[in-house]
Amino acid sequence: MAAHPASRLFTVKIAVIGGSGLYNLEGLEFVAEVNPDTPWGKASDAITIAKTASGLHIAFLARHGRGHYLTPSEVPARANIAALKSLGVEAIIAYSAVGSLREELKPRDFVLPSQIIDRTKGIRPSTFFEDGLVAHAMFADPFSAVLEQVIWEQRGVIEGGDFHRAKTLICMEGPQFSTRAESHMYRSFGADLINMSVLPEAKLAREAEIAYQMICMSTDYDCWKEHEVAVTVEAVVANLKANSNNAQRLLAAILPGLERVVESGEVHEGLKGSMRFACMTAPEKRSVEAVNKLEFLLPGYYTV
Ligand SMILES: CSC[C@H]1O[C@H](OP(=O)(O)O)[C@H](O)[C@@H]1O
Ligand SMILES: Nc1ncnc2[nH]cnc12
Repeated sequence: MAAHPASRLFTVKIAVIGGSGLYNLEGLEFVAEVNPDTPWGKASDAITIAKTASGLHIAFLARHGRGHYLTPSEVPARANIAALKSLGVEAIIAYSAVGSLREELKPRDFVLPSQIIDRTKGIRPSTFFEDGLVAHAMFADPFSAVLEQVIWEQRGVIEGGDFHRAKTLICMEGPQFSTRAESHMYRSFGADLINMSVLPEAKLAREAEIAYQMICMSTDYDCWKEHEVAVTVEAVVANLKANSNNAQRLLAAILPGLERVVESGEVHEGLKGSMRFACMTAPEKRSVEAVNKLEFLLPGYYTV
């Protein structure tokens, strides 16, 4: 079983996962870099630990690695979540560049999704529970309402774009963008936004009992608009550059609120202990290897 080497050095309760165009945290004091081994391998990149002016430690992980060398399908999401958990992380703020499927969600707007539709293709490992240990996490509300409210209260800091909440995000496999027919179909499903990253990240955070909220930064209108050019990486990158200043400003604004809900324990509501009771496997039928692996994530939950 892999140990928790980093957690002995630091306890970091808040983590930020940076997506496309967001590979570092700015304006915070660098403390250390850690790269823990987990039973699911190594994270996308080394995790930076930084300190705020008030002394709060924050972990930062670049989802695709710094330099963007992992496709959405290759992101080692289980190792990412397990590595953050091993540092003591209880709340994750995950940034993502997304396409907009609605006229009113303009490029450069920020959006807090409340729901997810899964259009990944089953090629991404999406659970910690397998090989002789079965558990079913609740996922009806995939994001943390507590984190969402903390972020929403700071919506005024965004410049040059609007802020929206309670939207549905569809997650596609990629790496190619959608066809026009698919884009129309996703709109007909009721989806408002599209990316390639929220799954399995959000599911794994739930299994790890970590509160999770994604902040979507709209970069394009995908390809559903007739007579308009379809999304290109060039267009996405141009808007990402504009979004990244807002992303850093928003993070600075939400840190005190994040600290408050983490320190008060509010962020754990409905999460802490939930996976203990989600397990279906009879104690005598649990695979020892699977139980040992899960000790890294949820110590003491499944040992007999
Ligand atoms: C660069 S366009 C497609 C790419 O951007 C998003 O990445 P992330 O969510 O990590 O910001 C999207 O999910 C795709 O992976
Ligand atoms: N149109 C789009 N489709 C999927 N992921 C995206 N990320 C940014 N724009 C996107």
